[in-house]
Amino acid sequence: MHLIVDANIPAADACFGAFGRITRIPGREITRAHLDNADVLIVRSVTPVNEALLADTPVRFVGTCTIGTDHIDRDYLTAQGIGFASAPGCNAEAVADYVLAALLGQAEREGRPLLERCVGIVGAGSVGRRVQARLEGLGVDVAVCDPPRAAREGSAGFVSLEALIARCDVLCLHTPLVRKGPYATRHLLDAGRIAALRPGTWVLNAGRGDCIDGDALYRRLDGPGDITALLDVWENEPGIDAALHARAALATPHIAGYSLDGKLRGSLMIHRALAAHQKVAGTLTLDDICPPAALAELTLGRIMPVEDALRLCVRAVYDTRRDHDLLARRANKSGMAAGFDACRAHYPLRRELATLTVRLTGEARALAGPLAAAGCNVEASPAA
Ligand SMILES: NC(=O)c1ccc[n+]([C@@H]2O[C@H](COP(=O)([O-])OP(=O)(O)OC[C@H]3O[C@@H](n4cnc5c(N)ncnc54)[C@H](O)[C@@H]3O)[C@@H](O)[C@H]2O)c1
Ligand SMILES: O=C(O)[C@H](O)[C@H](O)COP(=O)(O)O
Repeated sequence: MHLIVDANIPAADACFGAFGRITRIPGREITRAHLDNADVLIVRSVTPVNEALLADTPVRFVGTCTIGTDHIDRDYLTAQGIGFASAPGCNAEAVADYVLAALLGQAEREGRPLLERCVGIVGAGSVGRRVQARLEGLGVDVAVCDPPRAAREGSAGFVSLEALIARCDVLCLHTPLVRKGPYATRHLLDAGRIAALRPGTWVLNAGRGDCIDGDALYRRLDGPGDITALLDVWENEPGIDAALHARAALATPHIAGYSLDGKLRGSLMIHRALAAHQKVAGTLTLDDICPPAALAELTLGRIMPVEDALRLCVRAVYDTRRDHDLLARRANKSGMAAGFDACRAHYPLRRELATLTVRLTGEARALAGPLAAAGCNVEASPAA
């Protein structure tokens, strides 16, 4: 069996080597010609998989080691009887870490606690639910807009996007890119909704770039300049709009989900799906392919505001400014598109907050409840 595998997929040999011969190609460079004698195609989100790529090839299985599937023409795969699997939820923890790090960092920069702000979550699936739980655990006031869920589960606990915009100080977008239908998300934040944002609002997008009208966002940032943009995803990646990039307070190259743990979970989920497709046992576990974290634990022994304590813990594993600076440097050196992709191809090691054990001693034990609810792996020492 011959497998074409995106070069940016970690542990490809461990996860797919047992199935056959692997050829690794950068995802944006995979073409129809590479698939002439391929049986399996394993991608991430940057390879459009459709009739143009697959017609008259022997490919019988496509896997994407990502949550998002907007790059896949699933109707075409179904019509051709080509097996398909994605990796729902694989990097949701990493994105939740990114959001916490970004919001805690911005609150510190502005000198007003996150706890005093109302955060609106648009799209409360694997990612949005985690963000909601962590922020509520910290004590933040949260509002949620998810019309597909409201239609299924009843409207209690959900608000409209207009109500959320009117009420919230922070908007976090965690929607998939859906191009048509009653819940389409392309330019969900359009010019009208961007104009309606209250001065001082932060807009964070870690879903898909096309969910925001980038030109309209740029006009608001460049004109009144009274809102703040925290952007991980962009229209036209990797050649993103340099002017919007320059106006964003946080500008990262689509890496919110790029923890080692999240990427390996994605590879592993597709390993298991391919094994099921081949009717063999997929026996690998995350422990087989994921090394222990270098920073295994830290100890807090003094009481402090819970937001400060959480910022300490989150920063011990990840600081979003590192990735903001990395993109700025690489874009400056190699141009935006090449710099954007270079950051992603050579992404520095990052582990998830849950890999860190936070030991609480003495008076700091009072922080156990909120820190655990906000996503920390807490161990409180017994009272002396
Ligand atoms: N930046 C990154 O690195 C990164 C990482 C992971 C996922 N993502 C993106 O984030 C998206 C969400 O991930 P997920 O795992 O939570 O997906 P999910 O499918 O579990 O959840 C998506 C949620 O969005 C809701 N939704 C759909 N249409 C909506 C609309 N019009 N308005 C409001 N809500 C709507 C759905 O009902 C669902 O609850 C993915 O599809 C992917 O595109 C980005
Ligand atoms: O959909 C996803 O899972 C994320 O957007 C993921 O981080 C995409 O990773 P990429 O394909 O950009 O490597």
